[in-house]
Amino acid sequence: MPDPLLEISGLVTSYGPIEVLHGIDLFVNEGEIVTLVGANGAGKTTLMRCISGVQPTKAGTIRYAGAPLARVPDHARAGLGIAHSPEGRQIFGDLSVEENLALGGYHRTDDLSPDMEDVFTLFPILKTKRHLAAGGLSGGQQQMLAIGRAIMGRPKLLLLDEPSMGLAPVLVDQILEVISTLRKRGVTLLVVEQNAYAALSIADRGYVMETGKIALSGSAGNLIADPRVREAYLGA
Ligand SMILES: Nc1ncnc2c1ncn2[C@@H]1O[C@H](COP(=O)(O)OP(=O)(O)OP(=O)(O)O)[C@@H](O)[C@H]1O
Repeated sequence: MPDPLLEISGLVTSYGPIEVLHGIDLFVNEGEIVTLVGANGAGKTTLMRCISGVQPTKAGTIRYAGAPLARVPDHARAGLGIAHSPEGRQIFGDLSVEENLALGGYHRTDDLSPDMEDVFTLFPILKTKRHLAAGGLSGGQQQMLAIGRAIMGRPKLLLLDEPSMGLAPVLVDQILEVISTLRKRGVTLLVVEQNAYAALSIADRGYVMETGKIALSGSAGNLIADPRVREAYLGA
């Protein structure tokens, strides 16, 4: 069995004096889609932020491609192939769609235009708005732009935080399809989703977080069938 692409053990982090992750163990194998579900405030976003390096950790280790990330600053993690599409989109409203996409490839020195065309193939609506200010896009289009920007870095590991938040069902389906397409291309994905059923349906495995800890983990099929998950997160 090869080493996981991402391996987290005993991870602890705090906001000021308040500890919010209390020893997280999690792994993601190369080529997998792994979904992280949990109630608001469980710590999912904080965990993603620790992996991308914007949130410092207090204890534990994060290993990526077999090496510890502790001494790798956040901007250098992109260069290693880790891309993060954060919760709340965080696009630059005054910049054009194209300029936002170009920022996703800032650490690359090669030609970005084939990747930009690729994003436009995945999300055709963005092509029609490529020269417009991103602040004028609808919520769903901004979400596509945030994912597109992350793809521009040619990630090996893509961290998607709430990619379907606030989207109409038809757009949710489109986002899920793009996630599956990316996996077929060899991208490994860790996805945080409130829409737990949809996210588990396309995932290989999942983790359930509760108040800063992993409460359950397993194959996506087993989690979907688990009465505790069904009751708490799948509305059953
Ligand atoms: N910048 C911050 N400063 C202080 N506390 C924070 C900060 N961000 C998050 N928290 C707290 O850390 C805990 C975990 O929050 P986090 O956003 O990681 O959870 P989450 O599972 O992603 O929830 P949500 O789906 O609501 O984003 C919560 O108690 C939250 O109030």
